[in-house]
Amino acid sequence: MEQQDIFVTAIGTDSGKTVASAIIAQALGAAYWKPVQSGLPRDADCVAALVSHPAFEVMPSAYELQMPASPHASAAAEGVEIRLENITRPQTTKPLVIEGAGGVLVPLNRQHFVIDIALRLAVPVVLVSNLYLGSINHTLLSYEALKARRVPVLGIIFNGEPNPQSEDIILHHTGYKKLLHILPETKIDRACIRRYAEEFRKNAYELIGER
Ligand SMILES: Nc1ncnc2c1ncn2[C@@H]1O[C@H](COP(=O)(O)OP(=O)(O)OP(=O)(O)O)[C@@H](O)[C@H]1O
Ligand SMILES: C[C@H](N)[C@H](N)CCCCCC(=O)O
Ligand SMILES: [Mg+2]
Repeated sequence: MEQQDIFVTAIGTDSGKTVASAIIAQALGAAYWKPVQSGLPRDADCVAALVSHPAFEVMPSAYELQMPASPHASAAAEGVEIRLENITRPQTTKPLVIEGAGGVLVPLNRQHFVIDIALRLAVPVVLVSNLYLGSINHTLLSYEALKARRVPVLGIIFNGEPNPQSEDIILHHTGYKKLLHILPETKIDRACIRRYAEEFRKNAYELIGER
């Protein structure tokens, strides 16, 4: 079967993965799944409030932790051990947008990292890179970690105030396709998500085909 799911990861936490996931889910008519949630409010509730395509649905998290911390630490605090083998794709015929937690190498436990979920499920990733001073280094380190693990990367989404010098050097070193640039928005609502989804569909047409 053709692979249609997309795993959204980032160069860190608060990078814009949830916003990007809503945009991609809207663009693809996809369902949303956050396998490991740590902290409230749940990203799934945020995405549900932003996506407006009629077939949208949220799949239940494999782990839902209250503490807003690294999943390995939230799990320990709540007497839970996150086991990679318990993270299995929910049954749905729709493509899934799967959101990680924090960045690529955020630990789930003492062995596994967030990116191991994408590898286990054999789902290609989109990397969200928010532009701040220091983000070039964080983006290139994420690129190196993805490359070392042979994770297929569909492309990059920049988030924040445009910075042509940063974007240019990141694209030069990674060779990633730029799928979208999310600008700083005063209000992120359904209309805003629909607008970016249209742009994403155009930019990513050859990746997502006739979905
Ligand atoms: N381009 C933007 N304009 C305005 N607000 C934004 C933008 N991108 C992200 N935000 C806001 O910044 C905050 C962090 O973004 P978001 O929740 O998408 O990060 P995240 O990468 O999903 O974080 P986490 O690691 O907790 O899942 C949210 O309140 C979100 O609405
Ligand atoms: C609580 C936060 N919003 C995310 N759910 C988890 C972020 C983990 C980051 C861990 C780290 O890189 O130090
Ligand atoms: Mg999020």
